[in-house]
Amino acid sequence: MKKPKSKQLRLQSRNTEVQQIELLEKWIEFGKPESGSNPLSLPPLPAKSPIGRIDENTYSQYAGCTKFQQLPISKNLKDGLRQSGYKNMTNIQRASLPHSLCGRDILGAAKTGSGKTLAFIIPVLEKLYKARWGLEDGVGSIIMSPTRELADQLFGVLKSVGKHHGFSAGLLIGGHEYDEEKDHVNRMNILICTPGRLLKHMDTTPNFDCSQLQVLVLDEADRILDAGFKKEVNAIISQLPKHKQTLLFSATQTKSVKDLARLSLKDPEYIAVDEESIAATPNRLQQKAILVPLDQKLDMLWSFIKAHLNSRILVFLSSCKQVRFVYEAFKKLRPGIPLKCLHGRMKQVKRMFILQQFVEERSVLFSTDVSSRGLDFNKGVDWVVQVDCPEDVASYIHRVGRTARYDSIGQSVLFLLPSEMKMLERLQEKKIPVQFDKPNTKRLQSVSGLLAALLAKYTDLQPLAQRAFKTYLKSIYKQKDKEIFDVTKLPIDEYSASLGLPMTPQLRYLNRKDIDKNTPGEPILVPQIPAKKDLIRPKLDNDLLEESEDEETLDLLHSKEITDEAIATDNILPTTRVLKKNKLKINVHRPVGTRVVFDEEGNTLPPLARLADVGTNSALLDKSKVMERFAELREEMKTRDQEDKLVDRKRRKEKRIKEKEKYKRARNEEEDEDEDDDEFSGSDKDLKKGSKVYFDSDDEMKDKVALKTDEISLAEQEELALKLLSSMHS
Ligand SMILES: Nc1ncnc2c1ncn2[C@@H]1O[C@H](COP(=O)(O)OP(=O)(O)OP(=O)(O)O)[C@@H](O)[C@H]1O
Repeated sequence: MKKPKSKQLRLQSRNTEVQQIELLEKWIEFGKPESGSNPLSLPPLPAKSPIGRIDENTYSQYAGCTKFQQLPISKNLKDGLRQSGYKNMTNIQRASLPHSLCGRDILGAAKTGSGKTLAFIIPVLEKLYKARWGLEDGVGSIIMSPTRELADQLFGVLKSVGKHHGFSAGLLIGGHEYDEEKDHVNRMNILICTPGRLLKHMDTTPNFDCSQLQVLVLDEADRILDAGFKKEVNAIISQLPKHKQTLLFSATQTKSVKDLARLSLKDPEYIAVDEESIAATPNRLQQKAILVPLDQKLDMLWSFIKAHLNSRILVFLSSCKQVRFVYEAFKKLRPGIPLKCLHGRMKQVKRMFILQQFVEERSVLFSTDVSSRGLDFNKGVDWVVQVDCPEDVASYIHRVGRTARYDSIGQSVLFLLPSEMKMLERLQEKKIPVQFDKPNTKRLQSVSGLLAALLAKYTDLQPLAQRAFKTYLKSIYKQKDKEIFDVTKLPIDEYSASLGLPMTPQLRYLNRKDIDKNTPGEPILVPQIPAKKDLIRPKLDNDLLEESEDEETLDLLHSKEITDEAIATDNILPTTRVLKKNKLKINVHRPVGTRVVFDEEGNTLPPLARLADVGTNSALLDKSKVMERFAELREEMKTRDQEDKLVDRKRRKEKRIKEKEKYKRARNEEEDEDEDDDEFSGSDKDLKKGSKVYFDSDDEMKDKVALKTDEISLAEQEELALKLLSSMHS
């Protein structure tokens, strides 16, 4: 245990603290960089040059320094940084710290994983240290983050590098005990929070006061300032003092004058360390985009996972429901690598636990954009796979930025639908070095058939698949950029089938005619039947394997390689059952069945596959035949539906009649019982109605005597009445 300091020692350390602060202030004032200059452009300071005070009025340079030890910062912080393993500064730290340490507002933009966190935590700690901020001074700094996970991570960095400072710090995020926070929040010097939770405290916690705030930080500033947080952020800012230092950091920075006015920034320093370097993504990141038809997305994802079993893969999907479905379904198919999922609907503790686990072992994490910003997986993510296209370039940058962090390497792949190819142009316009590649379909493993089998076997999966289908299409429908996202161009029936769904769920907001009109009617790839020996089969649960011995199911879903020509003409369309162009012959003599055919695993065999011209080994189908077949199926479904409805109505009617009879019978019995009760003289009812209760004089019911009128004879009753009368007269 630490020995308590003597009064002398305490005084001495306070004096040294005061002296240290004085020295720091003079040093900062002496060497502060020109406003608007970029310290990165200065020649680096020699490693062995003196640090701090050189003589009475001269101090060492710090603009242009490369090591934390050369900065005018407290000894406590230098110790914290060294012990946390930080020695040399990254570019954004070198460029921004000389400005922020002398109190200037900062608007900093740097690539993902480039060390922005320390670029704002250091000035926060130093500002409060130099102001000799203490517990009783309350909130001195607020650091806002758009997500809880990121806030939690920032909190970790703050605790690590700030451990020698005596500040109290609190993490205010949803999912934590609000009442507990309420009790402590007034005593916190540094708050790391999400906007919603901070506002809740501002609105409801008694005596919560931020009027003395010294530094405000917005991490992922562009996200915090966008429309999603507008209401909260405006309300928060209106409760903060105007005079404060403001630091804004992001990988994709806004310079919107309106935003800056909202925050009342004073002549901010624009620090964009990567502006002269071409791309906003790290150079160590290898980025690819591939064309994947919508109905092959899951096949492609599955095959990708199977080919990278020793990696840490972060997979982005567009909605919680998709994340849940893909996670649950793939888990049952057992790819041979641990799978995890993360989305905003999960409890906070679970989210943190999953992130922790993902960082520690090779695994696949299926996630929504909740983990796309700021999260530092500590050099651990090997691959970022964007199965669903990001909504814009900024979102792309943040997603891929989860890999290739600091000095590590990483790879990313973006799946693009034929209708989303414009996204590639958008990325190239922003000079993001994405290489467009042909997918390696030779090793493509099909899972659609297996998903259909899973959905039949595990009934709880079917609603998940339906919701995944609906939310994906809805997300496309709601996207603003209609040049990239056009739901009417998507082959929705094929997509539905690829999720293993037996029927395409209805979408109220979509007109089928629009879809049919817009889905291009070009020749499209049709499953080719590979030789049995070429088949690569996903492993299944043991019990599932036993049931799926027949490889024909997979044969039908195996696809042909996408050709260069097809890519060039943008003709790649999904492997599909709906074919548009009336180009090649079909074998008209081949009987067209009307029944749904199942294979031995219980999978429905694609009905249109049976329409193909096997004789000529042709891949194309007759559009009119297809439409005819669909019309037949629709009719069939309608008739069956009507039959089902009739049966159901009849069943319900019978049930109602039965219930009525039962009710009647029960009532009759009850009435009989009531009559019996009335005849029963010793019942409680009698006791209540026809009895008197006597208490002793103490008002306590020591002894209660029930006088039951029908238990005594008429003569006795008359005698009793007479007695009572005479006692009344006497
Ligand atoms: N000076 C440094 N020396 C060594 N490692 C560093 C340094 N600065 C940051 N790092 C490490 O680099 C990684 C990325 O840092 P950080 O999370 O701050 O990046 P970022 O720029 O905020 O990323 P994003 O834009 O994704 O939020 C972290 O693991 C961090 O520990």
